[in-house]
Amino acid sequence: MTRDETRDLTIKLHNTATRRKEVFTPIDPDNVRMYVCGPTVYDRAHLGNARPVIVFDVLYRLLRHVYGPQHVTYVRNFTDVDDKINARAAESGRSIGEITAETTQWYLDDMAAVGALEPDHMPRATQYVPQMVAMIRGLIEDGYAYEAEGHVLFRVRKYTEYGALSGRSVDDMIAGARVEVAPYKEDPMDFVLWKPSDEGTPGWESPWGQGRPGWHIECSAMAHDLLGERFDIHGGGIDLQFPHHENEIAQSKCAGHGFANYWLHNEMLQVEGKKMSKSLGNFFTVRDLLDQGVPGEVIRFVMLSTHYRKPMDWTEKKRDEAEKTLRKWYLQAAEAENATPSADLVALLADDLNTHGALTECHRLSNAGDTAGLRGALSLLGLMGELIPEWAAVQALDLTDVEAFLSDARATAMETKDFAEVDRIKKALTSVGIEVQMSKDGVKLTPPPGFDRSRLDGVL
Ligand SMILES: Nc1ncnc2c1ncn2[C@@H]1O[C@H](COP(=O)(O)OP(=O)(O)OP(=O)(O)O)[C@@H](O)[C@H]1O
Ligand SMILES: [Zn+2]
Repeated sequence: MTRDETRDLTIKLHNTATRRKEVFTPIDPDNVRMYVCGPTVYDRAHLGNARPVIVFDVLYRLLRHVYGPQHVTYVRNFTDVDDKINARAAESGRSIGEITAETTQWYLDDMAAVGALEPDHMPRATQYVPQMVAMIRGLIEDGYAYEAEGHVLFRVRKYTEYGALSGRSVDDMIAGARVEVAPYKEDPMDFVLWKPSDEGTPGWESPWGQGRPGWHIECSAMAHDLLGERFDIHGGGIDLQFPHHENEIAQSKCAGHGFANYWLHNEMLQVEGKKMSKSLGNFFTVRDLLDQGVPGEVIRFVMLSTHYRKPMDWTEKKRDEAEKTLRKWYLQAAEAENATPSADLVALLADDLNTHGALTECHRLSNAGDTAGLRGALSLLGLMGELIPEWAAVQALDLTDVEAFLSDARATAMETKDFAEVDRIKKALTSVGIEVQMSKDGVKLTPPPGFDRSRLDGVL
């Protein structure tokens, strides 16, 4: 397909603001613009934090494929001023600058490992304080914000559309939210645009004294500076829909900006039915998995296997299957002379990012022996960074015979009540570094990375 034919492809996206799947029409096909809320940098990214990165990376790749790489602008920020960062600095005795610089680099490394392209712009909030101050000043002048005791607050009741993104009324939202009641607020719902800083906290000169911005105004100011008054797509996790995105919309619209046309939200990565989050403490980091030898592409594959608007969890089973499938596909796709993503695959992604369907299409291409199609598909999905990564080249070690051997010994022992042989085998296996798990479902052996099977010779 030529570029112009590709541009005619219809992309449909589910717009949170209208609660419908809509045809995506960019404001300017020569410059398609997307903003995604980035991390607050004070800690390693957990697996949940990787989900929006991967989801919006797929969208970014699709937009680049359709409109041309030089016709898409993707902005994802770093929030490098925040009370959580201040707290981390205070408890660790390290400087704020050191913590944010280190965490930012960790984030970039970990997200590169899961195959995410770097956005075109990655603004840091602290570099945009003058733009935030200018925006806040305008809001005060027009009566949308007011100063009180060194704080500047946004008058939520003044923006009649507040709550439209979530489809809820202001009163319903107040009832369900943890709104901070403060004596200087005209209304408990009003949120902070600017707050005072003391000696120990980072601060900037402003018409309201030495202070720092609130979180919400950061995104409004950075999006405006880098993408203009109106842009195409705004993304983030569904946990940000309220209050963060409602507040971004209120500020930007009242500043006279058109702001985003399409709002996309990814659902949560869960652990036992609850959102994986730093505050709940139920998390593991992307780095933990990489250090355990889980390839970044396997993490990416598992994420893509569930549609972005559905909650999902991470399981060992999904991980094993992803690894096996990818290994097979890589070896097959490496045979291809060239890479041509099939029109079917592009159409699946264009249908509100049907990544699950795209992986099914990869299975079909693999079964049909269409290596060029498979290679094209994998590369469009961001899954074939290298031709054959080292982990995929190493054949998986097959220990099923040893598992059966131990399983039989256990069955015998259950009858004779003599577990000596079972214990002997277990001991022999653990002595060469193999992890042995025995449950009612069977026996599972996990060898250490790079295990050489000949080490089992003579020990069993
Ligand atoms: N479990 C999750 N699944 C999917 N996306 C998530 C998850 N947790 C956070 N995100 C997304 O990651 C990005 C960064 O979020 P943030 O830094 O607030 O992390 P967090 O773990 O939610 O922190 P906290 O628990 O302290 O609120 C946001 O886009 C957010 O929507
Ligand atoms: Zn934001």
